[in-house]
Amino acid sequence: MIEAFTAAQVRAAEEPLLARGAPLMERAAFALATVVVQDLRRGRRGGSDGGAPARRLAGARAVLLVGSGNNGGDALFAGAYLARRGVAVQAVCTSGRPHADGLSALRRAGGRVLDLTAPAELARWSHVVDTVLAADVVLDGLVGIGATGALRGVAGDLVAALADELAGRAARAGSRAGLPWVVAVDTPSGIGVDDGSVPGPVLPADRTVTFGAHKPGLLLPPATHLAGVVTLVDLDLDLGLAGVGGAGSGPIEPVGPVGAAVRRLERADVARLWPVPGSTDQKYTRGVLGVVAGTPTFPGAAVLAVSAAVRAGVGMVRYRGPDDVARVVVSARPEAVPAEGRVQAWALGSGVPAAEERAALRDGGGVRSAEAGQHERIRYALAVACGVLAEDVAGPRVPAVVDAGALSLLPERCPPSVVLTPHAGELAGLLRARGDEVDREDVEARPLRWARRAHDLTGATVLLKGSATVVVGPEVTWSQADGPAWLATAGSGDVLTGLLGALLAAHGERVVHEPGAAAELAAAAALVHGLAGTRANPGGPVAALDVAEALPGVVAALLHEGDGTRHRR
Ligand SMILES: NC(=O)C1=CN([C@@H]2O[C@H](COP(=O)(O)OP(=O)(O)OC[C@H]3O[C@@H](n4cnc5c(N)ncnc54)[C@H](O)[C@@H]3O)[C@@H](O)[C@H]2O)[C@@H](O)CC1
Ligand SMILES: Nc1ncnc2c1ncn2[C@@H]1O[C@H](COP(=O)(O)OP(=O)(O)O)[C@@H](O)[C@H]1O
Ligand SMILES: [K+]
Repeated sequence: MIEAFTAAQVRAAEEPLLARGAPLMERAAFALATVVVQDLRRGRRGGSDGGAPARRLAGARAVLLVGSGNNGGDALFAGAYLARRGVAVQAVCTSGRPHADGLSALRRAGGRVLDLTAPAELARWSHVVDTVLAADVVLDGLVGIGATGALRGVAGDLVAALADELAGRAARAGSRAGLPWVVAVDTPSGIGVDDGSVPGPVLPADRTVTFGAHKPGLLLPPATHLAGVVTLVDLDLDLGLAGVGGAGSGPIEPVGPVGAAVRRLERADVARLWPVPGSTDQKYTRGVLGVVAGTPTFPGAAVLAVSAAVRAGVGMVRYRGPDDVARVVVSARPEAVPAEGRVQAWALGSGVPAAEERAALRDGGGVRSAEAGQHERIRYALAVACGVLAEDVAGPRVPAVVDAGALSLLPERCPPSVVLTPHAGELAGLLRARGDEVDREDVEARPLRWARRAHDLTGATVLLKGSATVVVGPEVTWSQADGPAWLATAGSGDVLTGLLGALLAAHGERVVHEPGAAAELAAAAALVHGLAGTRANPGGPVAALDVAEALPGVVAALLHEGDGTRHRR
């Protein structure tokens, strides 16, 4: 698992070490330089993580982008190491007062320094851009955890010009192959370190070397897509202290007295969470999932959600819906049982129109009554899942995944065992229905903020879909970015619904009683969904049903890796 800590939390953890005189900057800069040396030796170029022949350091060119703070200090000290190894190092300073000791160290090592704030240099702006883009490696040390808002002043102008030129050249060449390898120092400069926003220009990094701890912005969309491969440098920070200094400062409140602000599951975590049957299990103990999905207009969504649940290894699926949809479902997945009965979780709403859309443009007869029937089933299941119906009437509370049209049928408040799975447009709609002025673009720009808002308003766990998936539950935030962009295809969300439903059914009781459990399982579902997207057709287009079909192989591989870990211990 990767854990990320806010700028304030990291500073709080650094404080006692700095007070004892620990040479944190020296360690950070040395580790940074070591990584850059390895990258240079492997001949890495922009956008490509390998393949080029090994090359010598002597003759390689590095450019440092240096701001006014310690982030620039890191870059300058790292540049001094590189210069001593024979690399031609050029610092481009965007402030008249870069880190003084770093500057002297670089100069002593033979590095050159260009003050971009000097009027003569400003006049040679395009020459500076060319120099930077002719380098083998660019170290972005403009701002780190001290950043506030969009990059300003000369730094902002420089990065805007570089990012434009880089994108233009890459587009013309069809790849970033001939362009420099960009290494962000601590964070790509200009991202929202704590919330993952991208408020202005940012130079996309091929690698980020981050110090002491991951930062939330390296995990959260949209900024996570600008960080490249993230390498963590251990500075022996005691992050158990981190909640203390973090409280109330910065845009993210820490999640309790101590603890990471944002987490990400890795492959190795899945074996721990996946429900593996034992010899005493039978289908009912493995979890029965009730699926209310699909209408005569959209029967495919029901097939996809049910297929995913079956392929994910659920004990049983009970399909609930109109007869003609049930026939389609059973012919596609004979394992599905089209009958009422007890369930340990619900998957609700895929392929069912929202309340306000229902039958608006359709015939007034069969379709309309089929949709009304689905809405009624969803309302009932939600009443059970949200505890609106007393247990002696409805049976014990069970978890639910709430997708698509079911989002419009949500009661006012839900427990966190109810997981909403909107995409950005659906989340905006849900928030507007509760009085917030927000549209899809707002959600895409600040996914964490709006997912958190939806969690606060509804009480439900919120899984916000997109190029990276953000999950917000009570005092926990997860961010997963495991799938290829090929997953952006109709029906792929329905597969996620069935997959997550299967996990919730298997862990039903725990999910109802442990407030953060649904969020962790939702993150696991997003991870497995992403891996299945790759496995369905590595590097090429995928169809949603193929993602469902890939699930057993992905799960088996993850469990096998988990076994390997256990045996090695
Ligand atoms: N605190 C520590 O002990 C350590 C810090 N380290 C480095 O120090 C960095 C933090 O250093 P600082 O606190 O000096 O802060 P930064 O270097 O991140 O940035 C602060 C400076 O940038 C300017 N600035 C802030 N936002 C800006 C914007 N939007 N546009 C343009 N300029 C902006 C500020 O005026 C300030 O001068 C870390 O990210 C890390 O790289 C490392 O050396 C490891 C140890
Ligand atoms: N650019 C992308 N990269 C990776 N995954 C994506 C991307 N865009 C969407 N996805 C994933 O694909 C799925 C799409 O779901 P959704 O929008 O609900 O589609 P549908 O309603 O057609 O099933 C989600 O799991 C989402 O996270
Ligand atoms: K930086």
